[in-house]
Amino acid sequence: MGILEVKNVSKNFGGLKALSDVNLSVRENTVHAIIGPNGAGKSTLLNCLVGKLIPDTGSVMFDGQSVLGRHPYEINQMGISRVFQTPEIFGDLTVLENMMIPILAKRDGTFELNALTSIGSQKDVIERAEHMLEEMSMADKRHFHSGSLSRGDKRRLEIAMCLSQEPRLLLLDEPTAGMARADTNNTIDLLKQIKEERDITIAIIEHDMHVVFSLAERITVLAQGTPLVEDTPENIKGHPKVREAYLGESA
Ligand SMILES: Nc1ncnc2c1ncn2[C@@H]1O[C@H](COP(=O)(O)OP(=O)(O)OP(=O)(O)O)[C@@H](O)[C@H]1O
Repeated sequence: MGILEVKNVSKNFGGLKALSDVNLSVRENTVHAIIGPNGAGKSTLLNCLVGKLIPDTGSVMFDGQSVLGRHPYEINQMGISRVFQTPEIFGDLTVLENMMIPILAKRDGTFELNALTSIGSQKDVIERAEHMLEEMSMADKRHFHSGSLSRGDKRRLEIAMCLSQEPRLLLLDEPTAGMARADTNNTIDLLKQIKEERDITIAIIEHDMHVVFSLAERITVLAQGTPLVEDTPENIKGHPKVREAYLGESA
């Protein structure tokens, strides 16, 4: 049984079947990629996992508990953290201040921006934030304005912010979208390092096959809202149905 079990999930938008009877099992401590052509339903599925959408039918279990009907922050507290397609950081704040946000939110159960201005004396929060930046090789950039970081470093900071919440499942929605090759390769190395150093499960949506085949241990291919196949990267690469539906080749 996987740490994440999706069973018979369907989601319609009006007359459009975005997800149709989706089953997905993500094993603990693996990297599981979800791939598929544009409009296949990947983001819709992710949104159903984090409480942004509620499926019309089916179940979503995380570590034996249903996530359905819970608010996104409750699902986050259960141990699921999501990195969005566009980095969700405050560009006007420094790297260190951004890093303190999730640490304060976890400590206080909520976060308000003015918590940052009254934090001067709270050494423990600053220390934890600095420690996390060191682990993520960003300590030398802690006083930089986050808006001035490269796309790769913004992504690195956002992942660091997610990891400070100590999630058991990290969901990544196209983490290398719009990146130059060097930043993409840095992100791949970062995710490999995270996987090696932590007890963490990673589910990743990604269009870039170089990223997928560098990281994934299992791959689910979605097409038109339905899983076509779930298998190892080696088997996926040669699968005739996948080549036809996803890579645009005839079988
Ligand atoms: N909120 C919504 N309202 C109506 N239709 C939607 C909504 N969200 C998604 N859809 C539709 O559902 C289908 C699946 O979309 P989804 O974004 O999940 O696909 P995707 O696989 O993530 O695509 P992409 O790779 O382009 O991001 C598409 O036809 C899309 O237009």
